[in-house]
Amino acid sequence: MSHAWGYAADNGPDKWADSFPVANGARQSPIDIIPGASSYDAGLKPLQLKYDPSNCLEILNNGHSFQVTFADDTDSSTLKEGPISGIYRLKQFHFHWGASDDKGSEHTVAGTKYPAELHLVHWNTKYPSFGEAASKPDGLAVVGVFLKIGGANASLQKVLDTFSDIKAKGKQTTFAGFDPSTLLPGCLDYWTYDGSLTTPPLLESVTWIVCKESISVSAEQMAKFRSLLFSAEGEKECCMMDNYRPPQPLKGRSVRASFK
Ligand SMILES: NS(=O)(=O)c1cccc(F)c1F
Ligand SMILES: [Zn+2]
Repeated sequence: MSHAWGYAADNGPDKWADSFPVANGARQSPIDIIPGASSYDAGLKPLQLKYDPSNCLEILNNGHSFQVTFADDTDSSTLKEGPISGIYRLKQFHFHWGASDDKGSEHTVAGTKYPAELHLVHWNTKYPSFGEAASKPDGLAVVGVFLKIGGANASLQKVLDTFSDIKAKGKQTTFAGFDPSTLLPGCLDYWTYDGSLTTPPLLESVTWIVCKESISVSAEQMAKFRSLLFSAEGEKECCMMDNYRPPQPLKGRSVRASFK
């Protein structure tokens, strides 16, 4: 790929292997989760998610999605237990979504696509930094939450209200005091499997933790997601949508369930 990766026909998921050959690796993400083929593991612990809103710093349009970034210099916003060992620190959260409400999630459930998917990205503190952790097979843990069309989501609206400040690629603004636990479903039952980043460099360093229960989003809120731009100021405007990678081959991996 002579130019930066993206989601268009000439630089999208089908082209990523040209520059990132791991795209055809043994533990790529996302996957289609087939509940009947997952195995209940009684050894899986409940997720322990503890977030400090004071760690929330800013929101950025990075040209692929928008992300909310957290201070990760202490263990004040962490993921513990679940399928992982040790302490993982929250680094950022972001979303993937579609051009219409019938697609947009990266993981699918028995082929069902959701209109969007939230990713809360954490890194293993046995390593000195996010960057170091991202290159290790147990370096990252991402909690995935599906968004389903229903009532408006008041917590999500706080994020959407910043969009006028970050419409174009490269724009960022202060976003303080947000508690990401308000974006979690009430029930934290999950599926888990070994996978990768779903965007280049597609590093195979992610323990995926995908929640069974979705959170709500209204159709009007989904339209707001699609008002962001892939393009920078001064460039031809290109609306940010369909920024999802489709499911990848399971290649013999098992998917475990924390619930019966
Ligand atoms: N879509 S994703 O959660 O796999 C992801 C994307 C970019 C950087 C990450 F650290 C990451 F985890
Ligand atoms: Zn993601």
